[in-house]
Amino acid sequence: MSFTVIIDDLAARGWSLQHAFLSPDLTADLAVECRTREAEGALRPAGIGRGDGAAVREGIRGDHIQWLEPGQSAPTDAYLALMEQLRQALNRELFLGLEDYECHFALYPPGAFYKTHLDRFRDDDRRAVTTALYLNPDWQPEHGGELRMHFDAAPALDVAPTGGTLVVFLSGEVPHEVLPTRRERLSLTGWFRRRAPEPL
Ligand SMILES: O=C(O)CCC(=O)C(=O)O
Ligand SMILES: [Fe+2]
Repeated sequence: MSFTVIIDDLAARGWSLQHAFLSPDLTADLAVECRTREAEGALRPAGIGRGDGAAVREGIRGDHIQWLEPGQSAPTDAYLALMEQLRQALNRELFLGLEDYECHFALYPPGAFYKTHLDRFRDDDRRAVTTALYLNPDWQPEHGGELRMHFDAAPALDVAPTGGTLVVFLSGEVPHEVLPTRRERLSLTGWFRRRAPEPL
């Protein structure tokens, strides 16, 4: 796996879009894993903000999530291993000082969306680079659910959440939203994080 294009895109313009980043087999295995967790009731309405105090506000985002931990399944471990390689490549080539990666499954039921936001919290700006990997194999334009990225000096870009597609962008610099989906939309969203600042 070569990360050269992703790294060059990030350096030049702050975002990258890779169609067919992941093999159809691993994408399908991850989709099965996501649906299994949903069937087991493991996916929970996502909060806004961090920790236990995170408020669930359906007017802002309507997805259900579950965080990945190492050792949960072969496909999730394979994906985490790939992202670890990407983390090391980003540090080597762009000196980003990324310390770790946090990642969750997300399932948007029909009608769900996520309003325009930046992937940074007021009380925690460790998130530096966002990744979104999509898991639905046969997404059609009429299904909606596009990721819309907003730019200062260019028209917004809509990305269809087609299985295997990976989007990477600078978490604090690209406002983005998920347009209302008309069918169940599956993804793995993650963040490479910088070191926490030393307390004074
Ligand atoms: O699934 C996507 O396309 C983006 C999700 C997102 O913006 C987020 O979870 O912060
Ligand atoms: Fe986001």
